Amino acid sequence: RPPLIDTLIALCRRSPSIQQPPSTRPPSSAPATVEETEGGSSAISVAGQSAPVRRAGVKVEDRNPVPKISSPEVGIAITTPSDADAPSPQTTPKATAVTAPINWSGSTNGAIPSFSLSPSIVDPPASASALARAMASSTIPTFSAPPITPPTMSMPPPPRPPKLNNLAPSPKSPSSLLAAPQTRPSPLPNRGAQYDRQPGTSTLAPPPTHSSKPSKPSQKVTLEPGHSPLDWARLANHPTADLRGLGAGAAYLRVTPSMLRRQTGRRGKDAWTALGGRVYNISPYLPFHPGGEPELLRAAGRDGTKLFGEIHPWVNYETMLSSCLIGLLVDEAEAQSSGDMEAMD
Ligand code: HEM
Repeated sequence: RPPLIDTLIALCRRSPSIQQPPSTRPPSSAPATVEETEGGSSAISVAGQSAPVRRAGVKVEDRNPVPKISSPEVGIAITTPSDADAPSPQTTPKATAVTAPINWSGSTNGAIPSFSLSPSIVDPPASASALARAMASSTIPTFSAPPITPPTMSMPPPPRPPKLNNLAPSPKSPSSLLAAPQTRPSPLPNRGAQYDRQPGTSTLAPPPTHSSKPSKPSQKVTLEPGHSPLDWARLANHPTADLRGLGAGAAYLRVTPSMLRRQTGRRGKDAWTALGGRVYNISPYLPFHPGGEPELLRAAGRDGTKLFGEIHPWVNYETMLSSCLIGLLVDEAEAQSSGDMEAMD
């Protein structure tokens, strides 16, 4: 039978085969061997001495003088202490058993696991082409970055600022925006030199406007006491006042231009004027006229419609002079015919 079978049989029989021999150091040059002992157990003998392999129990039949220990699973380590470190006179390598647990199933408990690489990875490619083939055939995922492309934007680019070159003066357009103004700059864009402040004037004065500076100076006069517009309104509406100068209950007259020309306000006669086809006696109103009596007498004895409209067309003369109405202004021919008709009646 093979020796290995015998060893297994000895293990099954649990025969006490490993015994500690007396501690006698072998010579330094003696090789350590593993030899079979009596009883079917194995022991390590160094230079004629045998050291039992604890927990091994494997009968090894090897006569090689060199210790043949190739696997850590066997649990045997060989140490070669130097002479200084070793208190013992032993100088030869000593084989000691390692108490590491041995699992005969093929793996060790608590040992560092071993890793094996696949041949495709272990064997390096010999050339660049072989490397490419290996990369192509390898199952290891390869990561390749996509080509970097500039981002494409759907929005249009922002508008560019205006170029200053367009504002630069050119021979064709000498009046450039960048050119200095030719005239003196004004503090306000719509103010000219005529509104510039004169020396000595106040800066707090209001700005000139059309309403505060009329084209003509005022011609109003200071009226005598009791001759205000309100006093005239009270006198004109008095029922017993005779403002026409014709007597109480006199009819309205047809006034011809010749008749009108004789009523000028002089030589004890009242002043008549025609306004809008009607003839008014303006003599009672003379001291109440804000523009003065001489101004009002400019229209006496004639048609004053045009003159009145040139000065104050906003004045309501019809209401103010209603109690001063003489009659209608008529032509000479019309007055003659109407007189003939009245004579016939
Ligand atoms: C047709 C001849 C007349 C002339 C030439 C004349 C002339 C004037 C003048 C120069 C002024 C001063 C204007 C100013 O400085 O603001 C004035 C004011 C006035 N006149 Fe006459 N006037 C005439 C007839 C009348 C009549 C017939 C009335 C009314 C019955 C009248 C009523 C007034 C009044 C109320 C004012 C004051 C106006 C105001 O305060 O704005 N005027 N007039």
